[in-house]
Amino acid sequence: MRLPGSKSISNRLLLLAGLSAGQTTLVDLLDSDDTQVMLDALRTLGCAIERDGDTTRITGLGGRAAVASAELFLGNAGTAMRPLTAALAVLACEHGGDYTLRGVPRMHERPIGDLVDALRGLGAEVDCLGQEGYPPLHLRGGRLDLGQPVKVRGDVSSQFLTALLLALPLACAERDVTIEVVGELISKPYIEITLNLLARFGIAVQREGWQRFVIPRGSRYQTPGTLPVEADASSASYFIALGAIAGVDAPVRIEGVGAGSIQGDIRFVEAAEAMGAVVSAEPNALEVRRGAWPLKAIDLDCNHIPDAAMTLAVMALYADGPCTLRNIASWRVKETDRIAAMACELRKVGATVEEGADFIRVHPLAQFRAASIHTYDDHRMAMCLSLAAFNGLQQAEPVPVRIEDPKCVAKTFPDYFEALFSVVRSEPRHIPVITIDGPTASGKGTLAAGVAARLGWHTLDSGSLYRVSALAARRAGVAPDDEAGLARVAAGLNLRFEGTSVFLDGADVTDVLREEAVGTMASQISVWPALRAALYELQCSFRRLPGLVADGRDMGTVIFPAAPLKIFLTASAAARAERRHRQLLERGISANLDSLRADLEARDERDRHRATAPLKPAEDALELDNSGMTVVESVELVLDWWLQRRPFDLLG
Ligand SMILES: Nc1ncnc2c1ncn2[C@@H]1O[C@H](COP(=O)(O)OP(=O)(O)O)[C@@H](O)[C@H]1O
Ligand SMILES: Nc1ccn([C@@H]2O[C@H](COP(=O)(O)OP(=O)(O)O)[C@@H](O)[C@H]2O)c(=O)n1
Repeated sequence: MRLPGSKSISNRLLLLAGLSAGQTTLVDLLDSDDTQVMLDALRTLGCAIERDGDTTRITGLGGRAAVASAELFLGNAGTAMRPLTAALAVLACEHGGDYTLRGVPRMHERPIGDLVDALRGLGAEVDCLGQEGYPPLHLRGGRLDLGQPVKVRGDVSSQFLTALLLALPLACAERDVTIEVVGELISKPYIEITLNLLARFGIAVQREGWQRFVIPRGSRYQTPGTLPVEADASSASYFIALGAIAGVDAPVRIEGVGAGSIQGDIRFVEAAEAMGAVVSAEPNALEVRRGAWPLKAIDLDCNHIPDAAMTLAVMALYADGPCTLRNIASWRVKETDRIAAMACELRKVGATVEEGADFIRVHPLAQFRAASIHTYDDHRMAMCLSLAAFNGLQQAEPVPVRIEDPKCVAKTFPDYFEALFSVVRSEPRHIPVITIDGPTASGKGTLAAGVAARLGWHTLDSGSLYRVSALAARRAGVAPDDEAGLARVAAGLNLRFEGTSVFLDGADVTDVLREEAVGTMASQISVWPALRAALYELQCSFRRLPGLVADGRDMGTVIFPAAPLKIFLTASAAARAERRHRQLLERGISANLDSLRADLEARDERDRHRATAPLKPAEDALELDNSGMTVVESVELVLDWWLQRRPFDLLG
């Protein structure tokens, strides 16, 4: 696996680059919702930003904002809200300015009062526009008094200290600036990341224990030029967990993060090892395999790995005793109340969970229940709970786990599920298939594409395989009645699929395949059993995780006879002829409605009455006549049917 760049590092580097003079080039920056929010904010403040593949170039502000007033929308990105609040408060004091910072409703419930207090203590004028102590915030300048140490609480979020450490180098031209932490500092590894990255931008902070930090007088942000962004160690935790639970010989290899990481969450490796994982670490890569099964129960203080520790809570389902994760009060003020959310969702799969103000205890599970997992708009809930789907390692008949809003992973790891499915296998019978069979132009392809898009599944347009066989046979001079010759052509097809495009021998034949002549020849050659047999394996190979929507004539009767949902799609001949007519005209192909209808009826007749795999509804198919329905209505209806077939308690 190659993992996306670290969110914590990406957003800190963006702000540092934005505050420095000159151009900084960041390589492998994370591309996600939270970094997008930071990039948008920097642009609004006057930074020039260019993106080119893996490379992002930022021309910084050189220590002062180019605009004196701005409204910034920061989504649900704590790594943007906190440091920008501090940096803009300081800039507004130093050079004048007026800035408003807002986020999504959940952001307005995430506390920022300790930072606001620290900034007010410095002399900055900060108004909370909603509830006191929470965003949205209005920064109105003020006069900085840096004669005294700046005091900030460290026991709710370390991001407040990070914010001050990133902001105050903007105000230390004349004197040393000292920051004092009040209370026990949590999440120290994130402060180490901050100090490490500050050093690369020329700011050598002097640290006295974890209580006092001194930014030396005369410090100034200087761009280091080009910097690579480490892969995200928290994102790695899901694949480290996979390596630990996978019952296979080969290790999971994770590239982009390793023993040389500056991220605190790399210490998740130790926790995974304590549960039995066998990890070999290179400076910039990890290899993980299963060492103990069931996993070994742990009782761990997780203060040093708050985000990655969520992964342990799900690994605990596969342990040999209850696992207790302690000192995790910060979970309660993250994207959601993660202790409550984790407890609730783990209970849905059947686990016994105890929770307290700052701990969670998860008991191992012998018999999982199928469950539909709510994600709370929290990327880590979606990624963590996906690990509950490996219950087939635990029980003879695995049960499915449904993630309700998988796209929420976009916050830090937009391709998480694609990455997951690229390394996991499932028995074909456990991979769901929806089949859609029916006569020509009934809307099978359109319905299949719509349903697949909503479910995030693959599609199989089986008709295109008969069409491409017809085309290849025509090009090779093989006659439509030469059964053996046709079967040879079909078995030797050199095909590639890219999205909705089909390539034959390297050339894009998508448009040629849709010609009516090719469709008619497809219908003629598809009567031959040897040809149909030659295409069988190829069709089965489309059954890949997370699921398949297959359309054709015999998907439910012959190719996927055990599919859990089968649709037989029809529409009147008049409606179908009209649709095909419109479809061809839209593609710029002229056509005659009457001859289209005659052609379509002849084709239906042949498809219905051939001896092998004739067009007919499977016994257990649901019939859908969409003559009077829109595409959207048909898609919704099929999704509805699909949910009803699933074993999930959707209200639970
Ligand atoms: N429910 C529907 N209502 C109206 N038009 C539809 C509907 N479903 C499909 N169509 C249109 O009919 C045409 C043929 O659909 P297509 O999916 O290519 O059919 P098939 O795959 O069954 O041959 C397309 O232009 C499509 O947009
Ligand atoms: N599973 C399938 C799919 C298509 N076919 C044949 O291939 C021809 C073209 O299929 P298609 O799905 O592309 O045709 P349209 O419905 O798009 O016109 C059909 O007329 C069938 O004869 C088949 O026999 N079995």
